[in-house]
Amino acid sequence: MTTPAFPVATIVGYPRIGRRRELKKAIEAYWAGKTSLSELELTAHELRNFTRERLVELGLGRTDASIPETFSFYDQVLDVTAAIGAVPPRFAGFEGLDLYFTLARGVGDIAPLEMTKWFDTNYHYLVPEIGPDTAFALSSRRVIDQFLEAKAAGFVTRPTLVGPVTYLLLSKAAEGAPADFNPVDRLDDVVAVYAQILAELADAGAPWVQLDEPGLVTDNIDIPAAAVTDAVKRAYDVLTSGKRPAILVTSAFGALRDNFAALAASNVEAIHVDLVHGAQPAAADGLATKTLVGGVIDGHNIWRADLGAKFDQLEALRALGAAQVTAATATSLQHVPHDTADEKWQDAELDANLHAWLAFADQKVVEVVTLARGLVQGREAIADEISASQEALASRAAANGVQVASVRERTAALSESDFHRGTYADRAAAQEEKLNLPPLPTTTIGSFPQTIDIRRARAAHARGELSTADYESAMRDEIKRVIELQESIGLDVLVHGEAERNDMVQYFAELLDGFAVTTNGWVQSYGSRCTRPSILWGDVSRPEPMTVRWATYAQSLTEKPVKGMLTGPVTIMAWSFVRDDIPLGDTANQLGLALRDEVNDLEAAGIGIIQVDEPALRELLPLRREDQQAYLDWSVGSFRLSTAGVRPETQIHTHLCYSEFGEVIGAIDGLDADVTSIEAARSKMEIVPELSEAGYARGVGPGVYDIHSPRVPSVEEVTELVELAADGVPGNLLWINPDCGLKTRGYAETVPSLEHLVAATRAVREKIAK
Ligand SMILES: CN1c2c(nc(N)[nH]c2=O)NC[C@@H]1CNc1ccc(C(=O)N[C@@H](CCC(=O)N[C@@H](CCC(=O)N[C@@H](CCC(=O)O)C(=O)O)C(=O)O)C(=O)O)cc1
Ligand SMILES: N[C@@H](CCS)C(=O)O
Ligand SMILES: [Zn+2]
Repeated sequence: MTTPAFPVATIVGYPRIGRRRELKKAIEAYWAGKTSLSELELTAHELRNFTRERLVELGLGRTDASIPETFSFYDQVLDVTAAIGAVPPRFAGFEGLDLYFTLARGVGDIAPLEMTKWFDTNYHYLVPEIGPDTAFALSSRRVIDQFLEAKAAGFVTRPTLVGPVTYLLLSKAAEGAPADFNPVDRLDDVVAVYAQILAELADAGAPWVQLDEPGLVTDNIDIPAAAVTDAVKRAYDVLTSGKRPAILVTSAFGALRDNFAALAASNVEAIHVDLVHGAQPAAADGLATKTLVGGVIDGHNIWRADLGAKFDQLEALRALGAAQVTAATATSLQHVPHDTADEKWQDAELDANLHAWLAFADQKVVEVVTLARGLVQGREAIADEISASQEALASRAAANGVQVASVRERTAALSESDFHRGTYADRAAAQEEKLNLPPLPTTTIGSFPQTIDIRRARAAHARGELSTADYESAMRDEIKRVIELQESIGLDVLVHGEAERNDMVQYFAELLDGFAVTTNGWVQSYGSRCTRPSILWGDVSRPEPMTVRWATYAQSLTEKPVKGMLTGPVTIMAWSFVRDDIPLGDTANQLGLALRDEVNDLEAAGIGIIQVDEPALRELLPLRREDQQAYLDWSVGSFRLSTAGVRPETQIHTHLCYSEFGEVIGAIDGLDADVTSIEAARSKMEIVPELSEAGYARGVGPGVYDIHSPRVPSVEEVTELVELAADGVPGNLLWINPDCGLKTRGYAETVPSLEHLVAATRAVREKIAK
């Protein structure tokens, strides 16, 4: 076949939730039964066409396959599951988009697919369940239909799918599969369906297809690197042998290492390399006939690029001898907000600075288009743009607040003793005497349901329609209600419920110096849920206490202990856009100190238990083993810095969720918290033996209630989990709690679930006492 020209400028993917979260609103309205399927399809269709038009306006070509089709109703991995029909048997009877959403959300007793994070981002995908008997067949033609939809509107775009090797690397073995089974064993069967999709795309007239293979850059626990490379060779041998569009394989999140040579030797027509997170690849046989797509613009952070340095990288790529070098983003832009033009930052100086320093998705498309113009017309043609980008960087380095002497002096003066508390034995004795809790104390993780009323009140306050006094009074009423509810349910250690927090990271970013927050900077976290990652632009400090008045108000309402509730330094960083001008470890220590001040103030205000959440501890773990220890050192260190200033009798809790923590058990121990609550219900307490095998011997609260679905677990179910936990954890160390906070749940399921948790705990306590 004659290879069609590859566009000189492209992006790996683009945000799909909509500039004002139109898709989120449409999907949630459909789920709520407020709109029909055809209304949802219409909104999605309009959004896709709007996106295509916008990308053309920003400089991508209308008919040269430079626009990738990366729309998804929920998740790009789920899209492949639906396309190849890899549906676990428990979903039999569902069809079409309802099957798709049921896979994502479950219904009744049918558990959804598990959700886990996508590489080192804050995006979460749905984990396919693949067994030896999973039947694969082309089951959804959405990818083909969307290409035809674009064509009908006058575009020639580039259909995109998660590639087959990555899809299987990200899958888990279905329940009941033999212990030695790995989903990658099914590569040939899966590839056969991909081949069918490619043939249909060719029939539909698609010149190019994009297969995303970010899985090729990571170290996999179960599969040696050589076996992954072998899978790449097998898959792309088959996929390039039939009727098909030209194939672009993208990588993202790191270097392809040996997989680069394997792809170069294959018959794919274009290879994308991530030059932001990975080094320049070595020359490889086979490149002379291929396009090398240089992923030089960061799709995972929001800083404006130095276009001169990026252009140098593209020129260096030319030295590898590929037929063509083109410009692109390093990853999909789904991890950044749409457009800086949608923002107005509060103070004039910050507003001017951030508009000059930042590039959201639309600005990044323009950066790629500019670099591509340089590739075609020569560096001189983009000299003005290069100078402007370098001036912006220089202004950032010199701006007020970027380097704050008092913050630097404080971190420079840190010594080893700032990171240590006394021995756990002494602390435990002092805490037991002070807190006097029953065996198997019950607690929750922090948040209670964020009701529509709470969110409306906050939105009204933000619009200036509700005074600060009235807003705060509404939040205090909510706290009072939540304290009374917990007392009536019979929980032992209470929480204030976090009603006043829009988000567990953004809330703190709004109160700390060195951060900026956005109004419309939504980024999809999973499905219809979004966050607005804060922008960490300067040295961090805490101008005043952030949570003390809410915590002391809550504590004033009850005799029972109320936990102080903070988000830890690592999680604040993981869920914000971080600086690229100083090492992450330096920012972590700045945050550690700011939080230490808050922890100490909470203690001084009479709060005896303080929880510092680190759900993202695993998330920032580098994808390559060789980089992991250095990360663990600074991340664990910053947590310890935040918590080591308290007296022995003050009990420090931490909370972990959203990831599998098996790989970082040593780090959990290293946090040196007195009590660690950790997601465990869905995995049936898998983490409990892992912790004890690793020698963890402090308090632990493995989750006994899966808060990810509206299902109310029965007393018997919870009892079973409590007993399982009690088998693996000594009675004096075991805490009973849900998997995570309740902010995404409603009261209808929260109240009976917590009642069951308390009843189950009481039953097990009695058994143990006998
Ligand atoms: C625990 N997780 C979190 C991650 N990252 C964070 N930064 N925060 C997290 O909690 N990463 C890993 C996981 C991901 N999980 C989630 C879970 C839930 C959400 C979620 O519910 N997001 C909400 C938005 C939350 C928020 O910012 N709320 C604001 C604004 C609320 C809002 O939309 N207001 C409306 C007006 C209100 C109305 O009239 O109804 C508006 O502005 O239009 C607030 O409470 O003030 C979501 O809806 O997507 C995300 C990640
Ligand atoms: N304290 C937070 C932790 C979520 S990971 C909450 O309860 O929502
Ligand atoms: Zn959690």
